[in-house]
Amino acid sequence: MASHDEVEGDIPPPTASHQVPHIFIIAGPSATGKSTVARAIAERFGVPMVEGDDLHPRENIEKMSHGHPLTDDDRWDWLKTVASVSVNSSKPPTSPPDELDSEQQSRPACVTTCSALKRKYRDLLRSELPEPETAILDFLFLTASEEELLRRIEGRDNHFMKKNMVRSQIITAEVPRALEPGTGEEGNDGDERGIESDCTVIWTDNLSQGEVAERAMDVVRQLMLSDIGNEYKG
Ligand SMILES: Nc1ncnc2c1ncn2[C@@H]1O[C@H](COP(=O)(O)OP(=O)(O)OP(=O)(O)O)[C@@H](O)[C@H]1O
Ligand SMILES: O=C(O)[C@H](O)[C@@H](O)[C@H](O)[C@H](O)CO
Repeated sequence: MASHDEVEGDIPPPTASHQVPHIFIIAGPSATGKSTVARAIAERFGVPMVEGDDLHPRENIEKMSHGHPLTDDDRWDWLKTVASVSVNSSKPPTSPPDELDSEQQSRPACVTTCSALKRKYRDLLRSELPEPETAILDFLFLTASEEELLRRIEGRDNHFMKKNMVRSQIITAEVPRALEPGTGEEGNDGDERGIESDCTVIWTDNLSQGEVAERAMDVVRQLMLSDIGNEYKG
């Protein structure tokens, strides 16, 4: 993982010859498997991984450790940091999919874990990383039932997020209404508002870690190949 001291700071201005990075945000409530999936993608394609939890200010981690959900204000500057660190960490994949052409292979990319639970948080990331001049941005939003998240949290040690936070994570999460990858069809009946076509939703309850990772890698491969990601129509 890149050192954050090296990569925090302003997002570089676009230049004519510069390929904007492709940023893959692995989103969703706590314990849905974001880090597990992001690690698999980073290893498979040889792209940098940014762990959003490492960018939270200490007060946010302390708050969550004590069972207090974050507010919008707590998350706002953190989301901006997630955006800039992701862009500044991006590097061309060292193991790109074979099907990519040479220009696609040299496009910098980065896989970032970031809960991005509410639509307005995803909108903030979109406005921090406007397409097409600053980045190509795609979200893979992982989700699971409350019962399954409680089971997963119980099964892991040494994490600041405890069982008492699952309810608030589920209540806060606005699962995007998204397109089914590759079909252009609406794939789930999440959010009441418009489709977020730069989002792919994966329900993970009945999938093993390996199955979720395979599915996510397949989506990333298709998006790298499509070059422009899925267009966000607002
Ligand atoms: N599909 C799955 N089925 C069963 N267990 C899973 C699955 N995906 C992840 N897990 C397990 O659930 C726990 C949470 O996974 P992980 O840490 O990747 O989630 P996360 O979304 O990054 O969590 P957090 O945001 O709280 O850090 C881990 O113990 C992991 O091994
Ligand atoms: O927005 C939030 O409430 C937070 O980012 C959380 O989602 C956790 O940091 C993360 O999931 C670790 O458990």
